[in-house]
Amino acid sequence: ETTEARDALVQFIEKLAPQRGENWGWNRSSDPCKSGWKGVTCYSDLATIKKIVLDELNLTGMLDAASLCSTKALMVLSLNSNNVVGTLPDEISKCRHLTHVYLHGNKFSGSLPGSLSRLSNLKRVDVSDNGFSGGIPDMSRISGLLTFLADNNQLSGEIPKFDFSNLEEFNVSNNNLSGPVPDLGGRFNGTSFLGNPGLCGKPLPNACPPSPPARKKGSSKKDYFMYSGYALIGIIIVSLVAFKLIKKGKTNSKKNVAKKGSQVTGDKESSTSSESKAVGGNRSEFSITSAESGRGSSSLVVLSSPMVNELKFEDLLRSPAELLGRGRNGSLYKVTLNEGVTLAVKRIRDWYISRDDFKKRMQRIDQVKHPNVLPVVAFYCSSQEKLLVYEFQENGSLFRLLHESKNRQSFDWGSRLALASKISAALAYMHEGLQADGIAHGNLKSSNILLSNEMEPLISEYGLADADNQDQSFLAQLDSFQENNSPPGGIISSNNAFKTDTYSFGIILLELLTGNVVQNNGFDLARWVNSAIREEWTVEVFDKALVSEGASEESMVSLLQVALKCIDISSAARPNMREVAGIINTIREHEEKSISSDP
Ligand SMILES: Nc1ncnc2c1ncn2[C@@H]1O[C@H](COP(=O)(O)OP(=O)(O)OP(=O)(O)O)[C@@H](O)[C@H]1O
Repeated sequence: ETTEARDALVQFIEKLAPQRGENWGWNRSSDPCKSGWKGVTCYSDLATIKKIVLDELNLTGMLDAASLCSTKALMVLSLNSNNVVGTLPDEISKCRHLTHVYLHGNKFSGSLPGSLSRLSNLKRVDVSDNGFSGGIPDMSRISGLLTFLADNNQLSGEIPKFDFSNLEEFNVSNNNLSGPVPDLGGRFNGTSFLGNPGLCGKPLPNACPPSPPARKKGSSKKDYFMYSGYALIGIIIVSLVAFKLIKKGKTNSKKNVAKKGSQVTGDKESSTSSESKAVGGNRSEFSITSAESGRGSSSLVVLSSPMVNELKFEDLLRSPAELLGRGRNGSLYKVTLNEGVTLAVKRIRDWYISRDDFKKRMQRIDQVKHPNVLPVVAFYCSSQEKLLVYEFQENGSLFRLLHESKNRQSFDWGSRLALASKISAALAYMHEGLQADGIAHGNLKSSNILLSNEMEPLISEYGLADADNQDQSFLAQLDSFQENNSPPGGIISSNNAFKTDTYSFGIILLELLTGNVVQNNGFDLARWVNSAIREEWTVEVFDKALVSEGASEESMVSLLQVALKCIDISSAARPNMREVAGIINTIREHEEKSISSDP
């Protein structure tokens, strides 16, 4: 590279990675190709830069495209999974030879530059998981484009023309796009478009509204009289109904006054419990808003727990509570009872399930007990909200252990494999026990895997996400979407919910293997792992802590293969949890044997 190009590249890295270390190499006195600048690959002449790959390096700066493009022959720019901010500048089009642009998982904002359409050599573009807004540029003239991934942004407007017959990958899901999905020539299914409330038409389930018919000329006077007639009839009907209602209301209110008087004196239990809620000094933060709240003590169903034998609804209300989080399923409170017992109380709102069905569901789940599944201690159900009481686990969750704990190193390969094995066996057991009832976990993730006092894994919140619940996860939506589009005689609904659990379990395996945090239902992690494998960088995906500990690469690769089977985009192709548990157990046994046979 020329001296000017080298200076410009140093400027580029200073803006992109202000906190980079000395060992990155990028300085004016060294050669990018011969001195091994971090992330730089050159052509075989060792004179010009071919690729710049700076993935996962916590880059926090901005992309200075003008400086970058001083290296004229650059083909690959990859900045995946960093924290790059600012825009993707228009000057990117000066890198005329770019074939691959990977900017996935950053904090880019602003619109995608129209100049992208001038990069005629582009093959793969991934700008997913950013904050890009505005429209998608027209890239239909780029004949060799194979990948366009822009999911999880805030892009708006209509989807422009693409040469769909040529594209291998296309995803614009989870944006604010609107209008009809263009003709795909049967190439992509709805998963590429889900999560755009304004999009319509095939392959999405919602058809586009018919375009308004052209107004007929000459009939306006006739229309006017016709509509005025309708309006007049409408007004007369509304007035008649209103008159009747007012008359009825007067009689009813007289009756109600009489009824209320008798209730205040008659229903003593109800008035005491609401009073205790109002004046209790140290009461919990959750407020029981349902009409049935007065009947609290009778509505709290205590299941089996020696810890809270005599637990009453009022005890929960009076005890101090700390809000620990608001998740997809509801809020979670840590409640400390008088006796010093701590409970975790999950409060779920807007779950449209009858009281009887909810009760039956909770009792069924309670019957299928497994030592690695956290049992529900008690539950309460009103028409507006549900409370689930669990024992509080002081050791936190797998999520915390993996991503927030200071001594992550101690969570070694053996422990991770053992955890994977126990969780898969527990899930398989629950699935089999609840298969006939169609009750899957529904919201499996590392924050719902808790750790007991003995550091044993406990699956929490089993069965709290119902397939019919309105607020379904994107993943469940995706699976039920596949189901609705599957051929007749395909997967049945409840089976699909179990396969959604398999997917979520696969993501937990990826978390254990890579040590990476999961976002967006794990789709980004899954995609990153898949692309690393495609590019034959498999070893790169493993958690550095595992690699430096000397964990067996063979075992890690075997577990990775299980994970990949679990996260197959087609729910039908995923194994069931019994099969998964069997394979993981074999990997574990194999590992244990090879350790014991080591000299
Ligand atoms: N029984 C429990 N004991 C200790 N910590 C718990 C318990 N249940 C949940 N937690 C932790 O409390 C925090 C908040 O829980 P919450 O269920 O609201 O979060 P979430 O799992 O992200 O949400 P959701 O399950 O609704 O999607 C999480 O970190 C979770 O691991």
